[in-house]
Amino acid sequence: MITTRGLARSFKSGGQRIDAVKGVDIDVPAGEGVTLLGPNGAGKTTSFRMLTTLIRPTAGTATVAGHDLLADPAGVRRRIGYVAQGGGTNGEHRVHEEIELQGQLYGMSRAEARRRAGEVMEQLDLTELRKRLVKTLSGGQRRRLDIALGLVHSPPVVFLDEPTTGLDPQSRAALWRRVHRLRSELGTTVFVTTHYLEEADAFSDRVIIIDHGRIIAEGTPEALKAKVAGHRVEITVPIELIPSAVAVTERLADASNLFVVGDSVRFQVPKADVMLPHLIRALDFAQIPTMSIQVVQPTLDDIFLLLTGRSFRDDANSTGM
Ligand SMILES: Nc1ncnc2c1ncn2[C@@H]1O[C@H](COP(=O)(O)OP(=O)(O)OP(=O)(O)O)[C@@H](O)[C@H]1O
Repeated sequence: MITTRGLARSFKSGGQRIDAVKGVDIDVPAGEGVTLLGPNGAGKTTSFRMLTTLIRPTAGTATVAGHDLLADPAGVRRRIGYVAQGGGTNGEHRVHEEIELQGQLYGMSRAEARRRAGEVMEQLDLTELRKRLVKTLSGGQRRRLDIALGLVHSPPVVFLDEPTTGLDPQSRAALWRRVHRLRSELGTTVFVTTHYLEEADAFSDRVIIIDHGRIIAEGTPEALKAKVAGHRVEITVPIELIPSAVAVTERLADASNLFVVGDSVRFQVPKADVMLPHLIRALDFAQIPTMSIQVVQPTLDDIFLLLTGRSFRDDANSTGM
C-alpha cells in the first residue's frame, strides 16, 4: 500500500540546510497498522507530508495506494485520508455539515455526501453529536471528527499524525479502539505517528522507529523488545552517588547496556532474580543508599536507548512534551 525508497526532504532555513528526512525505505502492506515512532523533530510529520503530497521530496521515490507520488500526486490524493496534527475544522459548522462539505470537496453529490457522513459518524460514534457546533466539542470528540473527515471518501489508506496528542489517557485509549475497529471492519491501512511509546507498543502491528531523519529499527513491538534480552534493572540513588553506583554495577559481570538516566542507573541482565541479591549486597558494601530498585520487562524505550544512547522520554521531555 505504501512503498518508499530513499525518500528524503531538506529545508533551507536562515541560510542553513536542515535534512529533516535523510532517505527512508518504508513498506506498508495493505490492511496493516503501522506506527512511525520518534521523538520531537525526528522527521515524522515531514515524512507524512511527503507521502500525502503536501510537500515534494528532495530525493527518492514512493508509491502510495497504487499511485506514484511524483508522477501522479492527484491520484495519491484521491486515494488517501490525511488527518493532520491539530486538524483543520471550522468551529462554526455543525458536525454533520462539516463532514458533508468535506465529502462534496471530494466530488460527491450532496445526497452521496450525506449518506457517507451518516456512515462515518456511525463508525466514529459521532451520530449523537451530529447537530453540535464543532467549536463546542471536547478534544477527544474533535479528534474523532478529524478522523471522520479523513475517511469520508472511503480511502484505502489513512494517515493519522499524532492523533492522540493533547488527549487524556481515557480518550486516548478510546480513540485507539475506534481506529482498531476501522482496521478490522473496513480493512483500512492505517499509518500513524506518535511519540507515545506505550501506544505504539499496544496498538501497532509494526513499529518503525525514526530518529534524526533515519529509520533506526523496525519490527513488531514484540520482536523489537526481544532484542533486549533478559530483564532491565533500574536503581535510583542520590545523584552524587551515581558514579559509585555505576562502578559497582559495572563490576557485576553479567550487567550490560548500562546507561545513566537522570538519577538512576539502568542496565540489562540475563536473569534479574539471580543477580539482585549480589547487587544489593554490593551496593550495601559500598555504602550506597538505594532509593529504589526496579526490575521491568524491556520496553520500546530500552530499544531506543540501546540504539541511540538516549532515553526516548528524556528526548521527549526536553522538548516540552
Ligand atoms: N518548513 C520547515 N522549514 C525548516 N525546517 C523544518 C520545516 N519543517 C520541519 N523542519 C525541521 O525538520 C525536522 C523534522 O521535523 P518534523 O516536523 O518532521 O519532526 P516530527 O518528528 O514530526 O516532530 P514532532 O513530534 O515534534 O511533530 C525538525 O528539525 C524541524 O525543525
